[in-house]
Amino acid sequence: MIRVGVLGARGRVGIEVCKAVEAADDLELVAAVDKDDPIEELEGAQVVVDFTHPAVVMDNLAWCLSHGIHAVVGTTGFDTERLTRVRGLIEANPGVNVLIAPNFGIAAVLMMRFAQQAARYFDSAEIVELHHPNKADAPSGTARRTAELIAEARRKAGLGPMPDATSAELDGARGADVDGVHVHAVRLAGLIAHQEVILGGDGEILTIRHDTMNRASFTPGVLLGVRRIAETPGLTVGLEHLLDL
Ligand SMILES: NC(=O)C1=CN([C@@H]2O[C@H](COP(=O)(O)OP(=O)(O)OC[C@H]3O[C@@H](n4cnc5c(N)ncnc54)[C@H](OP(=O)(O)O)[C@@H]3O)[C@@H](O)[C@H]2O)C=CC1
Ligand SMILES: O=C(O)C1=N[C@H](C(=O)O)C[C@H](O)C1
Repeated sequence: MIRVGVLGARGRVGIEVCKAVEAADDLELVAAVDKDDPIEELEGAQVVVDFTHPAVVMDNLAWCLSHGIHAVVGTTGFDTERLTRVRGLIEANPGVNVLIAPNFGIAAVLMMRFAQQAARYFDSAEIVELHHPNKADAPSGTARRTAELIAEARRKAGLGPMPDATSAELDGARGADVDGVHVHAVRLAGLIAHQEVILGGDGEILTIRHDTMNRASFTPGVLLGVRRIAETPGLTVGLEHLLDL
């Protein structure tokens, strides 16, 4: 049995993670911690799953690693500077591992992979991410990561900047620029989490779309991370590294 603690346990995703851990024969839910609960409740855990908020996740990670607990992190907000700090925390606490995945949905991981594969064949690529209006951050972690993967694939293929003669008359009209890829964020009642990657070339458009239909869809990926983190040294960014893709 792996002893699992959940941070953000009463949140939209945390509730589903707790249910999935409780339903698994090889996992034991030893602590379900939310805001204002003492973090020390996690002390008996071997692995902590974090679905909290970008503003608190770094402190949570520092606490887990300094207590010798592996971390599986779904919370967003990890830019290069934060990832460098996480690597520093791991070096300071050898033997403790961290998985950070911007999206634990298998279809979302595939969507990112397909966008990365397609990017080199098109002049243009833009991302539209669409989420529920209570989402804390924009752009989404998934959109940011997809943009980075597209940008990297374009660089490797020797592609230059995308064609764009527009000068925006209002700030934000062209979305956010992530590594040269424009990302547009929609926040709309009724949505959960969705993304379109639109790739354009000579006389052809390819649209790759992913839709999250419920938050239980994240839990198989989270449980995979929980089961594998002890044998996955250091920092791993992205669930694709644990899948046979
Ligand atoms: N990687 C992935 O696959 C996915 C990632 N996410 C990300 O996960 C994060 C959470 O999303 P979601 O579940 O929708 O958000 P919610 O706001 O529904 O849940 C977050 C929970 O964490 C609680 N919380 C806040 N601070 C702390 C703290 N210091 N310790 C413990 N709990 C705390 C919140 O309490 P309170 O409400 O009182 O502040 C809330 O109950 C976001 O960053 C989101 O982008 C979401 C879906 C999938
Ligand atoms: O906040 C959400 O809801 C989600 N957050 C993650 C992100 O920012 O990419 C994953 C998914 O999009 C749902």
